[in-house]
Amino acid sequence: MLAWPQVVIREMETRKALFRHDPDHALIGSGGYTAEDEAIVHDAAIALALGKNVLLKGPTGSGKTRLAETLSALFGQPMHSINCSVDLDAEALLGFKTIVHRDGQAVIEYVPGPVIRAMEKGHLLYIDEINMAKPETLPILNSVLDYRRRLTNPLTGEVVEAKPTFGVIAAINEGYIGTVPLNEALKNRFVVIDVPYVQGETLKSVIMAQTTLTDDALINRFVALSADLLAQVRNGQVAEEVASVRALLDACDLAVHIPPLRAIERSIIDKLDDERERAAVRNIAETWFDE
Ligand SMILES: Nc1ncnc2c1ncn2[C@@H]1O[C@H](COP(=O)(O)OP(=O)(O)OP(=O)(O)O)[C@@H](O)[C@H]1O
Repeated sequence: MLAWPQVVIREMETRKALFRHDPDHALIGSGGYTAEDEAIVHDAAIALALGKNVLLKGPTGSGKTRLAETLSALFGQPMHSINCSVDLDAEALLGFKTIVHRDGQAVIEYVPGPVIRAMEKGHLLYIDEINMAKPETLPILNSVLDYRRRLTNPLTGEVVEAKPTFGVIAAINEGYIGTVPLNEALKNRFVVIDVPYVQGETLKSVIMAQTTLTDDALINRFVALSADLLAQVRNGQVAEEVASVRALLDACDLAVHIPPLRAIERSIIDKLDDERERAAVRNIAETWFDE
């Protein structure tokens, strides 16, 4: 177990005390990320404690969201999330104005969005799939992410300064085979943490913790299957989501109730369009399972 530097211990204690009675207490993550390399959690926590933005880079279903939840849990700090792959506009980031009725009067009220709430309260902000953000959204994020930690809210005209504990964790689906690269100016504002698919004993412990599968021999075969699939991904033979831990966990859960090969068909193979890839995965699965 890597020891936490003093600065991290201090930040963890301070933030835990600060947010203990926060109304957004429910937004504190539940943890649960299991690392193959302890330095992943360690270095990400140090970067956050030092006030740096953290970029989690890894393929789909590699545990990036879980890791962000774990960092939120470690600091006892509420986390607001936004996903850039959905139709994200300025309103989804900054909030909106609405009409409310108070004392018989219609008044316009501003409802702050996740970016503003996280900045004003000194919470964490999780920006998922930041590489999918629309070009017009990026300038809003740029000013939040650089040393100024402030933005002029176009909805209220106010300058919003982030509290010192405000922290940003972003994630990009950059996997073993190229996906949409992140704009260089944006990437430059982050400390990058690679989050690969876990394998071997680590994967086994994730399966045991998160699925209902308990048959040890079967779990070992799923772990072996995952290693073979990852080798195929790295060779460029199949799409990278084939080795996704998320899909494997689904297959393990199904395999408690239906034959493993059918579970693999439903969780992994049926998501693929290319017949050659489907056949490749099926062949590998058949070397580990016979029904
Ligand atoms: N190392 C890990 N430790 C704990 N859980 C993991 C790990 N890797 C994957 N998982 C599990 O796999 C599933 C997918 O993880 P998660 O949603 O965090 O992935 P992600 O990288 O954020 O995916 P995406 O890029 O598609 O959003 C979750 O159920 C998560 O608990």
